[in-house]
Amino acid sequence: MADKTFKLNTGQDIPALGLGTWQGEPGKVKTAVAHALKAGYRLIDGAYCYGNEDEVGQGLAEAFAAGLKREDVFVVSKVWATYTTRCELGLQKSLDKLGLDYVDLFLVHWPLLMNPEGNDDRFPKLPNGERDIIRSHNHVDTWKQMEKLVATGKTKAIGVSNYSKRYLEQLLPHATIKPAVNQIENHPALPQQEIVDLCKQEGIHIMAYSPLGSTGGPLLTAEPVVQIAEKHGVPASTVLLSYHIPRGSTVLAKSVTPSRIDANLKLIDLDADDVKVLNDYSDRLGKEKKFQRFVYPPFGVEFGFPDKS
Ligand SMILES: NC(=O)C1=CN([C@@H]2O[C@H](COP(=O)(O)OP(=O)(O)OC[C@H]3O[C@@H](n4cnc5c(N)ncnc54)[C@H](OP(=O)(O)O)[C@@H]3O)[C@@H](O)[C@H]2O)C=CC1
Ligand SMILES: O=C[C@H](O)[C@@H](O)[C@@H](O)[C@H](O)C(=O)O
Repeated sequence: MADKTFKLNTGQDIPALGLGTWQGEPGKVKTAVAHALKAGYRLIDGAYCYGNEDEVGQGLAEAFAAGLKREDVFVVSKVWATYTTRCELGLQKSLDKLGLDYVDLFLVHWPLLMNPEGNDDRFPKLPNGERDIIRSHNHVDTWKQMEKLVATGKTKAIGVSNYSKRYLEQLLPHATIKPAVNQIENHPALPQQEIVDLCKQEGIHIMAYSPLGSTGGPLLTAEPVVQIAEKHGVPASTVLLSYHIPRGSTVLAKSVTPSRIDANLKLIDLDADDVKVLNDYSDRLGKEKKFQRFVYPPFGVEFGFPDKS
């Protein structure tokens, strides 16, 4: 299933599976990206905030030197929160680090602004240690800047990330260009059906992040996941990644371990029983109010996600 793609509302094809690079340790990301591209991955998900886009660029350069064409890879970057009033600068900084002329998709990483003149380029803090957030900023203004980027040719498409239903409903009436993508945390312990359904209705493609539960893959031991994995004789990771394909979403799996990068490429067709087991698991967690976000940056902002609203 390595070459399966979905269609974006821009007409672009987006691969169903991508390599994540968040928390890819220095020195490991270049090798991971180069290995993934050699193994057959065609989507690399990065961000300025990850602090490793230079290594992502080096991995891409190695693959290009080996014959891969730029147009055969779908590269994603995101405008970080200290650049949401300076989106073109944010994009250019990412392009410079990646060593590319354009990305295929540029996302608003989180719908907020952190102080562009604060005490750090990426994580400015107030004297009390809290994040230095400009709360008067309207995320719709960021989107109006993002719309202008398409004409520059520096990104083929624009989209959002970490947009709940509430935020998307604030944005859409003002959007001249509809977001091509909403990248959100998504897995059986956080199905986010409300926002997934709204995006489907609006023609906005979902990219699912932290499919294994993020660092250390805590969902790999969830009982229903293990049960399905045993039935098919595949690793639990395969079940968690494959869950997104019938949902029509792209899934991002991060690994810097070559054997895992290879294993994660092998998605399977889950049958109707498997899908039911996973959906029942989600329903159970929902009823018990146990939906779980594993990615919880300390912004101190209520984003309207279903685990805490
Ligand atoms: N837009 C946003 O705000 C966000 C976007 N993302 C994107 O989504 C990507 C994926 O999400 P992420 O949070 O990184 O977490 P994942 O759910 O992809 O889990 C990554 C963890 O699982 C481990 N792992 C990977 N494959 C396997 C396997 N087959 N068996 C066992 N363990 C495995 C990795 O270890 P190791 O690397 O050591 O092999 C790592 O510890 C990110 O890297 C990023 O690109 C993620 C979070 C937020
Ligand atoms: O993309 C991954 C996550 O959103 C990540 O960018 C944030 O969690 C960031 O590390 C933060 O602390 O705010």
